[in-house]
Amino acid sequence: MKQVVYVASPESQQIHVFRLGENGELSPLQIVDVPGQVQPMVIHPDGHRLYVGVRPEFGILTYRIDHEGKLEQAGMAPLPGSPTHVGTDLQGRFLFSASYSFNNVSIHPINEEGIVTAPIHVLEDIQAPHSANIDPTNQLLMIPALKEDRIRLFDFSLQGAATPHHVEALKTKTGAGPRHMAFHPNQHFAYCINELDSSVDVYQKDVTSGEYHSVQSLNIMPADFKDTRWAADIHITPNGKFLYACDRTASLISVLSVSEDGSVLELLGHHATQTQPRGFNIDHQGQFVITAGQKSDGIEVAKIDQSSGALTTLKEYPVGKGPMWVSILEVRN
Ligand SMILES: O=C1O[C@H](COP(=O)(O)O)[C@@H](O)[C@H](O)[C@H]1O
Repeated sequence: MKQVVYVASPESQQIHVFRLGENGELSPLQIVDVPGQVQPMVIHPDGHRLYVGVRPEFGILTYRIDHEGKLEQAGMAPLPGSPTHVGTDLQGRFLFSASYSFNNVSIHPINEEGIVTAPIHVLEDIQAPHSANIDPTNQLLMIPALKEDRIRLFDFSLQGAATPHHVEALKTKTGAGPRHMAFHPNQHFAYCINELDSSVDVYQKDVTSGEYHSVQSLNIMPADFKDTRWAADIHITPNGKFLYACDRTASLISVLSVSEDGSVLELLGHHATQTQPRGFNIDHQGQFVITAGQKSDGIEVAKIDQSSGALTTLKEYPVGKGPMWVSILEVRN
């Protein structure tokens, strides 16, 4: 499998592009100078476009991805707020941009050329939305609103409209600060990392009603950790066996096992990683975790032990300044 890694570094306005070898070795492919501070990124489901949010002129840049994984800018769409997180629906017809500081989430059509266009809907008055995640049905938009301690729920239509779901939201613990989400490959469970108390909540989808409800909340920090909790990102392996979540104060990745059905998480241990890990990702074969250190100006590739889930650092690589987002492409020509 041919894979390509993209790392966004806002302070130096760059995207570093690497080829990921089967042994976890990264080889430089390209360094893209971005016209703006590049933060969140997402790859189109067809693998042919990369979308990135930029500031201080708020916008979504579309990059064409060539057969090797190299990027070429193809468009720029305006945004109604600073981009904190971007995602697409599962068919790749719409892009969602969540703005933490502007309390909104915008919905943008992706045109026939794969280019993101101006928003057709803006969901306002969501307090500090930290991400916008389409669930596996492609019909429910889940928006962790950090300052509401709720995951707001919206029905998403084929036309790209989002209307409040009849269950308005999923409530977290007070002061938890819901942030990023991951979905089990069996499509029955969603996991949300809470920034302010560094916990992970497990939500089960009822097979009959299709509604999510909370089934577990788990502390991801070491028992003796006393400092300010500051969690950031969460990802699950493609086979659904292990879940990884990071905390920036501790510069740790927590390793969690996922029960066979997806309902129960268990904290297995911690992996010391790059300083202030704000973004990381897992490759498509579930072999490696690649983590960006916002304060190390570098990334590391760590190998996943397939039976224990434990991480072993293979190598570190310098990138641009303040790296905070990692996206990984499976090249399909
Ligand atoms: O991770 C964080 O993100 C929010 C919003 O960040 P931005 O990328 O949209 O500026 C930030 O305010 C918060 O303090 C921080 O923990």
